[in-house]
Amino acid sequence: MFLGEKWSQTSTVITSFMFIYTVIRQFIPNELRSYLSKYTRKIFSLVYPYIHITFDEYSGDSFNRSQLYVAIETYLGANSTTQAKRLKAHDIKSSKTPLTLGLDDNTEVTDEFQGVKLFWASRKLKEATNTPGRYWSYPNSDEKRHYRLTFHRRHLDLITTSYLNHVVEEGKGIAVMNRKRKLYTNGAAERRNRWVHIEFEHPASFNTLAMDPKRKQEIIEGLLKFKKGKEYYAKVGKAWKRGYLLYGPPGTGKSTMIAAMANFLGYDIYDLELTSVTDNSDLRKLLIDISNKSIVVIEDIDCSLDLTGQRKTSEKEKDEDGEKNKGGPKKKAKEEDKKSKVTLSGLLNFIDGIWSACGGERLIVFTTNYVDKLDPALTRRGRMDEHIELSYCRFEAFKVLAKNYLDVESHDLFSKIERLLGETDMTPADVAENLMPKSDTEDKDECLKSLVEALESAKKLDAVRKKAEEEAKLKADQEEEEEEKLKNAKKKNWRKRLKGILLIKKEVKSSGALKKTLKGSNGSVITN
Ligand SMILES: Nc1ncnc2c1ncn2[C@@H]1O[C@H](COP(=O)(O)OP(=O)(O)OP(=O)(O)O)[C@@H](O)[C@H]1O
Ligand SMILES: [Mg+2]
Repeated sequence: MFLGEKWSQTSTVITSFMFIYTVIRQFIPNELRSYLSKYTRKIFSLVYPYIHITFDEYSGDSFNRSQLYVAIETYLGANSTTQAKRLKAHDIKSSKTPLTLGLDDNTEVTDEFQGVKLFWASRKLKEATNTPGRYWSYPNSDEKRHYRLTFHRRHLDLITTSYLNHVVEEGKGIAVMNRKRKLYTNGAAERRNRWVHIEFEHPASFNTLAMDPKRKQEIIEGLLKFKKGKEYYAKVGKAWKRGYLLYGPPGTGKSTMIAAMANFLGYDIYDLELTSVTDNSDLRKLLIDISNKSIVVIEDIDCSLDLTGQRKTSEKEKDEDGEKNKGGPKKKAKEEDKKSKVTLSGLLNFIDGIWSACGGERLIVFTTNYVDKLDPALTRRGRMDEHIELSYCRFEAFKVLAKNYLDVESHDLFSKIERLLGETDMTPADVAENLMPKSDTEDKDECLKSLVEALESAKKLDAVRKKAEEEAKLKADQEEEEEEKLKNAKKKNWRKRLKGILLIKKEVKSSGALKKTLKGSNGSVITN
C-alpha cells in the first residue's frame, strides 16, 4: 500500500478523533483542558510523526512562477520519471529539447537523500470561484498547483539545511544544461542594450575536438573542478572566475574549443569585440551586464591592444583612415573621436579588477596566433590561469578526426599517415577538410588516400620551401660576405690613396724647402 493511501486512512481516524474531542471539550472544565490538549498533541505526534512542506506554484501576488517551485519541478522531472506512473510533457520555449517531462498532477514519487526516504506529491486544487472584481488573473487561476514534501520529523534539520538546498541547486543546474544557450556580442555603445544575442547552436564537443587526449582530459577535469568550485573559491577568497589563454596557428581549433567548453559547461558565450568599445568606462558597463555561467571571449587579442596599452592600428585600418581623412582636419578629428580608447590597464581591470568580481562562475578566454606578442601582465597566472597551446595535427589528434569524419579507428594507411604527420605541419582544419567526403560516392579509403596525397604534397612543398629558404639564406650570406669584402677593399684603397697623398704632400713640402734653400744660396742662406 502506497504511503498516500496509508495517510488517508490515518487522517480519517485522526479527524474522527478530533471531532469527538471537540464535542466532549465543551463538557470539560477549563483547568483540565490545558492538560488534555498537551497530551492530545503528544498522542497525535506519536500516531503521525510526519511533517509536510508545501511549495506553491505562485506565491504572493506575483505573476511569475515561484523559482523554488520551478527548480523542484525540474529536479523531480529529471530524477523521478522512471518511477512515476503518470507524466506530463511540457513544451518549454527556452529548452533545447522539443519536450520536457515532469510529474503529472496528483502523482506521488519517492526520493532518497543520505539514506533518508522522502515523499513528494504533486497536487492540483481547483478553486471554486475567481476573486470577484479582479480584472486580472493568473493563468488558469482556478487551478492551484503545489508540491508537497513529506518526511519523518526527526529529519527536519537535514531536510531544511541540506536536502532542499540540494534539490534547488540540482534543479537549477539541470535547467541550465537544458536551456537554449545564447551567443552575445556587443553592439554600438550608444545602444541601450549593449549586448545583442542570438541562439547559440554550435555542435562542437570535447569528443569531436582533435588534440592530445591527455591534455584534453586535464582541461576537462579543470573545467569540472571550476564548475563545482563555488565553496572552494569562497574559502580561498577568490572571485569565482578563471582565465584561459588559447594560442596557436590559425585553424588549430581555438574557436572550436571555446564552443566545446560552452557546450560542456552549459554556459552562454559573450563574444567581446573590443573595437566597438569606446573607452574603459564603456568596457566596465559591458562587464556589469554579463550574466553568471558565461564565457567571455576576446578573440585575437594581439590585434586589439599593443604592448604600450594603446590601440593598435593595423595597416589596413591605416589605409582606410588615409582614405577617410581626405575630408580634412575636422573629419580626421571626428574619426579619431570615434576610435576606441580602451587601454591595457582598462582591460586588466576588466579581467580582475574589483568590478570583475560582481557575479560569478565566469570564464574569460583570450585567443591569439602570436602568444609572444602579448604583454606578460596580460598573460600572467591569476589573470590567464591556464595557457593552452593548440598546435598542428599529430597522429593522436588525427585519430579523433578519422573517427569523427569517417568512423574509422584503424586502417592500413594509418602508419603512413602517422609518419607523414610527424614530418610535416598540417593544421587540424586542413586534415579535417581532406577527410570530409566530397560526394556520396567517395568512401573512407578514398578520403584517407586524398589525405595521404595532401600530406605528401605538403611535405614536398615544405622541402621546396625549406630549400628556397636555405638558398635565400646562402645568397644573403654570400652578399653579406661580398659587401664586407668590398668594404674592406674600399678601406684598403682609401688607406693606399691616403698614403699616396701624404707622400705627395711630404714631397711637395720637401721640394718647397729645397727651392727656398736654393734661393737663399744666391744671396744669404735661409732655412725654415
Ligand atoms: N582541433 C580541432 N579539432 C576538431 N576540428 C578542428 C580542430 N581545429 C580545427 N578544426 C576544424 O577547423 C575549423 C577551423 O577551426 P577554428 O576556427 O577552431 O580554428 P582557430 O584556431 O580558431 O583559427 P583562427 O586562429 O584562424 O581563429 C573548425 O570549424 C573545425 O571544423
Ligand atoms: Mg578562431
